[in-house]
Amino acid sequence: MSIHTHTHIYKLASKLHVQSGYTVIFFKYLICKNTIYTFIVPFLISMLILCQPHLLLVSVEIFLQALEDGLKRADADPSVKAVMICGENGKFSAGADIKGFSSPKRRGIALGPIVSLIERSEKPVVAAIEGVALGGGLEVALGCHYRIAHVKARMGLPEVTIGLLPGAEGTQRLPRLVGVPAALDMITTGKVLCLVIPPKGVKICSLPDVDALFCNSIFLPPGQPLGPRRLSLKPVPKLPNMEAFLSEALVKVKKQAHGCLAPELCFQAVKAATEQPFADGVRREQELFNVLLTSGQAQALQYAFFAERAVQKWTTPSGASWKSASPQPIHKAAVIGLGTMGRGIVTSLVKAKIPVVALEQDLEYLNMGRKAVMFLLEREAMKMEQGAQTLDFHNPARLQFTVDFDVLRDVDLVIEAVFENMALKKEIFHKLSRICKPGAFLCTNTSALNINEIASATSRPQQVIGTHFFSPAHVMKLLEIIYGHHTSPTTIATAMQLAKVLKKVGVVVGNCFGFAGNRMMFPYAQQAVFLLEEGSRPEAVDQVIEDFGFRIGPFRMSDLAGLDVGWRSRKGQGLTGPSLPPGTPARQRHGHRYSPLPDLLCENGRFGQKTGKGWYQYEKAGGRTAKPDPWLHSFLSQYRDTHRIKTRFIDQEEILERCLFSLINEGFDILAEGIASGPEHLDVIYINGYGWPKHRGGPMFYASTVGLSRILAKLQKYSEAHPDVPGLQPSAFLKKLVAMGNPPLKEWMSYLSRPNNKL
Ligand SMILES: CC/C=C\C/C=C/C(=O)SCCNC(=O)CCNC(=O)[C@H](O)C(C)(C)COP(=O)(O)OP(=O)(O)OC[C@H]1O[C@@H](n2cnc3c(N)ncnc32)[C@H](O)[C@@H]1OP(=O)(O)O
Repeated sequence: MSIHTHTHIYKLASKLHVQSGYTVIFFKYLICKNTIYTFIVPFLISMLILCQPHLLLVSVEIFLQALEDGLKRADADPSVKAVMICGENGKFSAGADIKGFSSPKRRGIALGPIVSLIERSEKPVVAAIEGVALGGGLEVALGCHYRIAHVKARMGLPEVTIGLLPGAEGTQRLPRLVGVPAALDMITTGKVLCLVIPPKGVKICSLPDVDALFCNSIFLPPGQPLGPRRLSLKPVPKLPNMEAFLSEALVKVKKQAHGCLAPELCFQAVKAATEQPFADGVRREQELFNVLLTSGQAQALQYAFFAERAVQKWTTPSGASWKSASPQPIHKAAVIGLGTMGRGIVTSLVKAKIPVVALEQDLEYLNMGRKAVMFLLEREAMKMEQGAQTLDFHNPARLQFTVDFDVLRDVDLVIEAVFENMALKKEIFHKLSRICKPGAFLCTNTSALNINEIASATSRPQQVIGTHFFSPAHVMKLLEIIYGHHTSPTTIATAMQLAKVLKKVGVVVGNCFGFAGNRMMFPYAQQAVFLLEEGSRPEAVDQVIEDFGFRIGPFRMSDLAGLDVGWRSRKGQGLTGPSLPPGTPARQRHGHRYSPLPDLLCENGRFGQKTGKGWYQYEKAGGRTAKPDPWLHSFLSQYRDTHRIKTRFIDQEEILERCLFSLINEGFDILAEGIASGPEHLDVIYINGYGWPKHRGGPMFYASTVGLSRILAKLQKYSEAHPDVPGLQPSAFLKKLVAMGNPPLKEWMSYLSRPNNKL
């Protein structure tokens, strides 16, 4: 990241000044890279500029001062006829430095008055937008009298995604420009829009042509008054049914927010634009901005933004890292097994334009899988068409279905996605290692099984890696990437690159039962069932967890995923079923507390949604509307009587703490064992794979906000009450951190004595 000097800015500015009589102020803000988005911005105006995309620069204070000075100078200089604001090196602006919002020093800086100053300029000011114009960057453009944009420019007000609102008058100007429905949509969701197809009549020209366009007065007709170009002076376009529209919109915003404050406050700010004059609306915007800025939610969301980027920089305890390992290209991939996971994985690969071979064991399964994949792809193609994109999947060079392993000879990577059965997986990997070309990577989609054991069935364990997708695999963003003893750094780098290409968040973790995500999930799910044994109900537990912000509570989730999945795994582990030694106490395994409740439900044919009955009842098999089930309530009473469990009332606090603190507790053990390289990894896993509310920053961040001493004290209390539950016994690492005085999350890993325990 470099910062150009003022001299450089003015050297470039004066060069253009000499040539054409116009001043250019270079807009300095942030470095960023390219990504593609797919929507049309309604406020793009009559002309597009084509030029090479590059990077741009950071400097908030310098930028604001330079902008103010430059504007004043341009206004005072009679030889200057107009001002153009553009980004340096091909990017307009990614907005303010997000790190600055948590620094008290930065809080005094106000972009709003500068945007007003731009708008008040007596000389026409043009925003020339290339690359991205996001957040404060777009607000600057809204203050300009004209906006011109590169055909691939991406624009948005993503402040809501970091827990804020566009606080530089953006919530007041955007509705005046694009109308309330479009402005509300952009501001409350933070979606980034992109002009994919130039509208009819749009002229595409090169950057030097802009000068010519100015000179030819196409763009700035001489003597044209600027008043009508000043958005703050325009009324907000009226809707015939504004009140009804706004109340419906609020219901939608609240429903999608799951307890996150920012979308609703964004809504309130836009609503103020419809009810109050511009200046009053700006004051309201400021009030709401300050509420958000000081809310813990903004800090959590900003932490999550950087955590997602931090996990890209993976390391392993043996010293392998993203810095030294290069990914291999994947020109063609294969997926083995077209069950629920395999279908989603094939769909993901096709969407990422990676040619795929989809393999099943026999023609019957292949045809079923093909039909399901085609159905998913048709749906995805329809969604993409709305964004003017296409999805080519009818071409056999892009997607081929087969039962013949020999077809896998030339693929670069295989993802095996068959049942969670070690013997079956080993058999497949043995076969793959014989058939696939020597350089091919062999990935297993498993949620818990031992990667080393699977790799041992091959002659190339260095190319074997776990790729744990989350269901539905073409939707969920998380890809947990598990390295084994022998997995090479190149294999890890290739799996991480695959995640990126699939537009997923890859998180590298070590090998243990359940890896990081599911291992933390086990004590959480276990506590949920224990709470039922002790007196609670599925709907009460789910409600507490959903009120916390999870999309779905543990019992609704279990019904959705299918209770039979866990049942099969527990039978495999000898915890239930025919291999359970006779005389094993019903509620104890290996000396620890065990609940047979989920097994009993399965024995009663209650597998969840698929059978129409599980922890809840559904309207029919395959139904989705969960209703509390009186049968289950009386079954629970009988169960408690049979096992002489005294029913007691369990309050919301206990439900929340036992479920979440046991999950967090496991997280500390995972960190201590080096399975994950930092708390950020666990947080990114939980936000992207398990529906943890992002505005709470992930479980480990949440623990840091609750306070480690409180978590420890509560775990101690609960483990005293339930000494036979290991998941409640406080982790040694948690105890150590409390003893060290509760250091900030960033420092946690430095309290472990492994050599490379830093991110
Ligand atoms: C003083 C003004 C007061 C108030 C009004 C203004 C408010 C705002 O502007 S709030 C900020 C609004 N902007 C955003 O939310 C944009 C966030 N960034 C992105 O969406 C993306 O980074 C991108 C689309 C701009 C680029 O994506 P991509 O090409 O995939 O690159 P990365 O995401 O990996 O980012 C590269 C690198 O840049 C860092 N970064 C990006 N944006 C910001 C930012 N706004 N503040 C600080 N840092 C940013 C990002 O963390 C990466 O850093 P590392 O390489 O170190 O990981």
